[in-house]
Amino acid sequence: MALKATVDIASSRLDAEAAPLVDALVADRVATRLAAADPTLWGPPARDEAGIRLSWTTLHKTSRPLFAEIEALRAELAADGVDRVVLAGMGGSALAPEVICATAGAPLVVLDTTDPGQVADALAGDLTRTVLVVSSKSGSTVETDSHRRIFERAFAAAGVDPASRIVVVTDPGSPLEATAREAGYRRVFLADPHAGGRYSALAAFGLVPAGLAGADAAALLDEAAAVAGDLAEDSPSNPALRLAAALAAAHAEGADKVVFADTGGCGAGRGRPVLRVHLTDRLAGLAHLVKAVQELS
Ligand SMILES: O=P(O)(O)OC[C@H]1O[C@H](O)[C@H](O)[C@@H](O)[C@@H]1O
Repeated sequence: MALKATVDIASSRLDAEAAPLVDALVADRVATRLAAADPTLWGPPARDEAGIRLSWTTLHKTSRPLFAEIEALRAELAADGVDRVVLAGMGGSALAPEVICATAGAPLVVLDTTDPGQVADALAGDLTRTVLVVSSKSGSTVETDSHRRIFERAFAAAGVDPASRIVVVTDPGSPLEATAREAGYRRVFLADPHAGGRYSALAAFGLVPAGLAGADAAALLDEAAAVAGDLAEDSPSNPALRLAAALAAAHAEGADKVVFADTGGCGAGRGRPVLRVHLTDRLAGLAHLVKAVQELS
């Protein structure tokens, strides 16, 4: 699949303000250094932390072996009549699979909540057909642990062995891993601890729940791999650098919100727009429009 990502900055003023920032990013070789997980990119004070945070830049390669495991588990669960997936995860441990599944039209019940009504709704589904994915990088998030415990009880009350219906995604050595091993939960997926939680979309945190729910996680990695080369180039046309510069320029002007809008339609011949980013500031409302267009050819 040939896939090309481009970023057009619709506001000529913002485009002009972003241009020198793009040039600086190119001169500093930010793209190649980031792709190479260079921990010195943000200077000495950030070096140690950056050294344990940048695995996300290669997840499109390193996550590949997960597919066979996810598919095998999905088939196993299907053979047991289990086809309803509930995800217990807060924030960064739920947002990516939620978006992936919504985009793919794969059914996933997400518990990223403290609302008892939402928990009750999730519990009201057919538990005999349900698997609960408990997803927590730290393995110590109290909301997620509460969801796990309430589902354990509900499974048992429904005559279902809880251990056979709970799958865990967490970092190695977390308290959740210990709990899962002790309880004999069906499967424990250990994520790469060097990918930050908010950068874990293409790690086990994103791919396991999405894949179990039936989203084509392999296609997602294929798409990421297809654009990885372009994103790693120290070039003024690198869409990641252009988007970063546009965001930074708008921020310097006072923009404090980014709104992603799927506007549909077609802006560039064969292509289809996948993303429009509205940069807004508190006073002026919509200030700038950045249009990212993905062209399939
Ligand atoms: O994955 P966990 O360790 O359970 O953390 C889940 C989430 O907890 C909080 O909401 C943090 O603000 C998020 O950044 C984090 O993604």
